[in-house]
Amino acid sequence: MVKKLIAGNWKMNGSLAANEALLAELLQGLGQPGCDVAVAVPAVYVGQVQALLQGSAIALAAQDVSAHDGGAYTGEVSAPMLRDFAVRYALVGHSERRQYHGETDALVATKAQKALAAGITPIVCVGETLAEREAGQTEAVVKRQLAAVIHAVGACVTEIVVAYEPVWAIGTGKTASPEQAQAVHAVLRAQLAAASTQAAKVPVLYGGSMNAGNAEQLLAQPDIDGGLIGGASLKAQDFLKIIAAAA
Ligand SMILES: O=C(CO)COP(=O)(O)O
Repeated sequence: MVKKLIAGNWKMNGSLAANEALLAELLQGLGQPGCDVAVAVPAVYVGQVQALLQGSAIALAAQDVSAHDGGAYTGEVSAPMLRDFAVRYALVGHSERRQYHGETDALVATKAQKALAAGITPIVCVGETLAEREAGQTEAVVKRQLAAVIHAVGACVTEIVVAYEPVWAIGTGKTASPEQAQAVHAVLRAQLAAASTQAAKVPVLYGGSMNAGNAEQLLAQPDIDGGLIGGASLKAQDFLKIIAAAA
């Protein structure tokens, strides 16, 4: 069985003061978690949060990573730069990046490669829009998104994390039902298994309005190995309850 991973995605939220208060409350309530825990913070706060998490059970994650190693790419942050701050995971291909920044499957695959090359675990986000779901394209969309990454990383597929985040469930309060989520997770698991005999150890997380009230049921599904949590990760007590549900 895969050790569960609960990752918070703060998105573009926080401040020096708010981050410090949130992490203090989290660390106070955390104890020895029965699962892996991470927080994905805005790039500008990576240094601050690294210092605050030193020696703790919470790993540091970035929300994105450049597809380039360095050079004339204004505004970008490279994987080696993130690694300098002990960043352990990086989200790649979050739907908000695909949607608002035009990120393609090919770009996301390159980002996953760059993360891996720097010793950072990419959390590869896939998910269909409402229109795609209603058109019966869910399976085709998530498989296409994951296939690009599998093809690019080759044998390193065992080193990635996958997050299924139906776009219609993100920030909407509309969670996929445990059965809906499990059905897609099973598809992703089969795709990973076809790529590697070791694929059973690749955690497949669910994200999209996961909260303290619905986490336990979602996490009880056989192919849901954790969560990627937006809104509820900004409230320490809610995030702690989700972590407890995964343990
Ligand atoms: O996008 C998400 C995590 O990456 C999910 O966000 P919410 O939990 O706010 O729906």
